[in-house]
Amino acid sequence: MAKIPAEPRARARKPLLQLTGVRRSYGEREVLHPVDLALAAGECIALLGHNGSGKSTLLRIAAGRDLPTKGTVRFDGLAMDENDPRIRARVAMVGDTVACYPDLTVREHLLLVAAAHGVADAREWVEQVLADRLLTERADALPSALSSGQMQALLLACALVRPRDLLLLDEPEQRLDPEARRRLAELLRAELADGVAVLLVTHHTDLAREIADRVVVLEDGRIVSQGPPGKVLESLGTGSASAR
Ligand SMILES: Nc1ncnc2c1ncn2[C@@H]1O[C@H](COP(=O)(O)OP(=O)(O)OP(=O)(O)O)[C@@H](O)[C@H]1O
Repeated sequence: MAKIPAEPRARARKPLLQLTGVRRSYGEREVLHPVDLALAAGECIALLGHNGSGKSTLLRIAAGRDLPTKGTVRFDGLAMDENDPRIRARVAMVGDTVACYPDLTVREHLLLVAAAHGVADAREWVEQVLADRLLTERADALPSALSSGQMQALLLACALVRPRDLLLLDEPEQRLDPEARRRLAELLRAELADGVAVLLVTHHTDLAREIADRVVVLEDGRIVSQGPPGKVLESLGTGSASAR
């Protein structure tokens, strides 16, 4: 499906997202040690690591939802701030928490997001995204009636029904069956081909291998390995499937 274009589009190969010396502490405990990361338009980085290694923290900081204790995050040259409308219009995130309105249907959620982002032809787009995510038959369902896979599809659909130049995803493969995972990989390839930058937290090494340009491995809040997926995953000894 063609993506809704954001204005202005980031076309250059210079980093769209740049994290420099990012640290994060909770009290005395440092959960991210200085981390540097640069992501260009049309590029995908897969962030891997054991539970608690700091992946979600890094993703939230990359999205401007959390602030680093030290270091900087820049998006297309701007200081990252999720309240900045210039940034909010171009950054879409599917986080690790389920947040929706209990009294709005699947379709109403998507119409609301599309309207909030000023999408022209919102109704058409919503129907298209519903069809692409196999949600058409559940369009009139309330969140409480959705299966966990359908809920995951709705959260992803909310990110796809609006403009975006940067897509941040926290374990989007969770709760998806193999066919839905295959469709997710297909979707992400299309996003990348459209020039969207993708930062993907995943435990699924096959997904990382399939779509990432680079894999970055975190361990106790430090980058311990990074590079092309084949090389990094081989060095981890993860032939396929998920790594936890
Ligand atoms: N709000 C918080 N207060 C205190 N500690 C926190 C907070 N959020 C995260 N942490 C700690 O920071 C560390 C990194 O957590 P994070 O959720 O980023 O890891 P993760 O790699 O995403 O793990 P998982 O794969 O289980 O989602 C963990 O030890 C976690 O307990």
